[in-house]
Amino acid sequence: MSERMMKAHRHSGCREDYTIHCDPNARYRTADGTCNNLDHPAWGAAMTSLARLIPSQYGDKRGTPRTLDKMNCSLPSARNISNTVHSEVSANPNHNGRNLSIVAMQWGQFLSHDLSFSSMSVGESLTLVNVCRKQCFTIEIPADDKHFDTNCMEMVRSRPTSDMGCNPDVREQINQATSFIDGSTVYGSSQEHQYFLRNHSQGLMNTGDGDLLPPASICDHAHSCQVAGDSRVNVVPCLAAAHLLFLREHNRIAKRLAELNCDWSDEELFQQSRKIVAAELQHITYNEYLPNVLGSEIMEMFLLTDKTSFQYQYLKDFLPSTTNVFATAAFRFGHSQIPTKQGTCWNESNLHEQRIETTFRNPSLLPRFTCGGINRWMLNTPAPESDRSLVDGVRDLLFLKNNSSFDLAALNIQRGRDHGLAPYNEWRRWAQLPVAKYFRVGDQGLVDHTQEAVDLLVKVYRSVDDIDLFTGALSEKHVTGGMVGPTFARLIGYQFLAYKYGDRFWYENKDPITRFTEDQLEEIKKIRLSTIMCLNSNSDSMPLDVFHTNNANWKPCDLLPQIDLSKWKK
Ligand code: HEM
Ligand SMILES: [Ca+2]
Repeated sequence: MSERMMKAHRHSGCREDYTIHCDPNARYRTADGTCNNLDHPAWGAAMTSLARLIPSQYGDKRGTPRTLDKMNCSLPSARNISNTVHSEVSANPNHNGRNLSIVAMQWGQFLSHDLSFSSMSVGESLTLVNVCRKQCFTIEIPADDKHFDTNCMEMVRSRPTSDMGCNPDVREQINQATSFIDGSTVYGSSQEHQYFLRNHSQGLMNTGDGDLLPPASICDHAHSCQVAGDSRVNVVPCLAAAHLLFLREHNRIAKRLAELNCDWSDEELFQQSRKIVAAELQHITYNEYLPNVLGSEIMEMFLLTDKTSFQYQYLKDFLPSTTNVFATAAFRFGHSQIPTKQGTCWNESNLHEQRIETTFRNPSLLPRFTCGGINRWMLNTPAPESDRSLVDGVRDLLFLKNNSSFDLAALNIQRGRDHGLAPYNEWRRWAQLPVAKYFRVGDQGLVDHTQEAVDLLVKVYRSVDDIDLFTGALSEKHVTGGMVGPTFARLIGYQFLAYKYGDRFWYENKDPITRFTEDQLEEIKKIRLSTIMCLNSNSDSMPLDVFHTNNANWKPCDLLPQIDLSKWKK
């Protein structure tokens, strides 16, 4: 990684201004990610700002949204762009050329919630719309819109760090989650929340009746009905199933460790189980998920995991924080893989599917959508192609309630402008890829686009320099073997490099205080997502590779690769 990139990356908000005391001999991560970096205790911690790779471009120099194009005219409306570029074009949205399953999409969302939480969820923000109108950044709806008959869609601006008493010269957004891949979706991103989620006996996490996620105290169609480490758990049933899977995995591990080590305290059992779960999340992400997203070229450059020994070297100068561009544009590529439906499948002859718009934050589905049923449905169902189009269920009908709804593509574009994200060409420059001068596919044009995509972009943008990053990069042709084009591939590749080399508690680290033993690490490197699904969702068998459909190779759970926890016997 070049010096240029490492330097540009330094910006971690003002949390370092507070005095954070670290114990250099602590064996486990803190709940909020502080003290991961002992020289900079706030790096990567929750409630610090998203990092910038290149300077922001707001309307003014300080932080008003980007609203004007290069000619000083209004930028096209985000909904207009969404209608023109991101509408559901494919005759069969449930199709991708590589047999990727819904599990691949779902891992992306679950993982993204471990890494960032900056924007306000629409449900939360609606109540705020009336309270603080000046914080709204409304999306204009074109008069000829095929779906909406109102003229605007409300969006509340993301919280700036000045809310926390920080006074940066330029507006920055807060990340409420820990940046590290540490299972903050399961354990929360603060000490208080973690305390609340723990059972405080035998290292266990709280569960609800029937070994489900614990219920929330208020529960109706507008409120969260289940509690987890991340409050977005109830968005769709498939996401809740992922949360439940890792909650059960934690308790499964804690129970086994308690059998092996009679004298371990609740704290020791909890922390060791949490450490193993975080290691599983990291291992699955870098070995099963990312190769499918980035293709072999970028993986081989930086990110491949060494199969056996301790090759890993922690880089203490590498800021691990989630970058603004990653959270606001690049890792939102997965929105184009969201399916039209959610489903559950009790057995081969008993399948239930319903349209996704009927499932957002819908507690009445809980009894029907069991964890095992959802997992079987996800791994048997192909995900839509990761391309420029989003299905109507989220592009017209996101968070449908009382005839009101949102457009996820438009929110992504508007969010980019809210965060002062520089436009597409600036990111091409950062990525050291050719910058476009003209709307054409050839020389000095949009060289990573098809003619069809260029034709759509030119319909909405006056200049190639105005193209919003989400729209420009999502409509690129994919890198070989990947789910994204070269611009997103480099941004995502760089971010996962930071999560790996900037994490002192990375699962392959060699520090005698925080590492696993070599025997233990060898066990962790056997893990596959299929094993975790099989062991925790009342299934008898699973295919080894759950990220693809049409998988003939189903195996009984005990023949899938297992972690031998006896290596943790003291
Ligand atoms: C059922 C599927 C999904 C739904 C309904 C959904 C919905 C949303 C919504 C409403 C937002 C906030 C939008 C805003 O106001 O700015 C959001 C943010 C985001 N989504 Fe998704 N999403 C889904 C799946 C995914 C997937 C598959 C990925 C990645 C592979 C992903 C990555 C992200 C990221 C990175 C953010 C920004 C998070 C933050 O920093 O606040 N999402 N999503
Ligand atoms: Ca995290």
